[in-house]
Amino acid sequence: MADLPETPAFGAAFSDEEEAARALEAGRWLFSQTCSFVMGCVSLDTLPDHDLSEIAFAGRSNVGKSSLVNALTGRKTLARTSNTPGRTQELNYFRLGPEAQDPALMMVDLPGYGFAEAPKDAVKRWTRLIMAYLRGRPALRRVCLLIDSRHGIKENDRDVMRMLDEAAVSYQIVLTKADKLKAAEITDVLARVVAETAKHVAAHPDVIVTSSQSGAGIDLLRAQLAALASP
Ligand SMILES: Nc1nc2c(ncn2[C@@H]2O[C@H](COP(=O)(O)OP(=O)(O)OP(=O)(O)O)[C@@H](O)[C@H]2O)c(=O)[nH]1
Ligand SMILES: [Mg+2]
Repeated sequence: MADLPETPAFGAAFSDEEEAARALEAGRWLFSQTCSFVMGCVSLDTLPDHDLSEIAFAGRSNVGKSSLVNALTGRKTLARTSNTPGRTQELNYFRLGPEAQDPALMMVDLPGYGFAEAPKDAVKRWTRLIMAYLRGRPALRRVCLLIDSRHGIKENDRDVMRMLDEAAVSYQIVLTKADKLKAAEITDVLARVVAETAKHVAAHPDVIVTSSQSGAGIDLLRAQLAALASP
């Protein structure tokens, strides 16, 4: 992945090289701290009470949400991953940061939307839950909306983007599985996704290209998310 194109985030997110270096260091530091599973939630009334910022990882089933949580935290089995779409079936909370000390973040690994190899009723139930959570969670500071770089933005992703625009919930597009594409294909999908994202009011202008497998883009995403940590 050495020839991954530089994502626009690098230029736009930081005003100069010094600021970029500081942000990257802060991201590496925070994501090297303790990260522990807090709880899995199957309904809105069981979401945890806390005073940290929440970052949610949303996207179609199998796009690589749980793998991204593992890559960010440098842990292989923190969040359970699988080849079978529909692996994650609860809102899984992970607390990142030093114990009883700031800065810290709550990361929420969501079930996927779209096709899943699970009973229809279960898929319907968790899809309703994800949408209600995304629309109405005050602690939610940023949604990382994951898009498989081989497929680009699909119609059900657009539905979620429109819903987040209407609810004024800040979200950032993260392209996943970049290791599966050639550099020219990544440049192409990135251009299309950036152009479409620019039309959405609640979308962060920077689109980050990642691979949980090769580690591409992971440090950059760490830097951006660490900036949202509480306090
Ligand atoms: N090549 C490659 N495979 C990946 C990458 N990220 C995830 N995968 C694979 O994609 C599959 C799905 O990954 P998960 O992380 O379980 O995806 P998910 O979005 O959490 O899936 P659900 O919980 O079922 O919605 C697994 O087989 C992963 O190994 C990546 O960056 N590169
Ligand atoms: Mg998952």
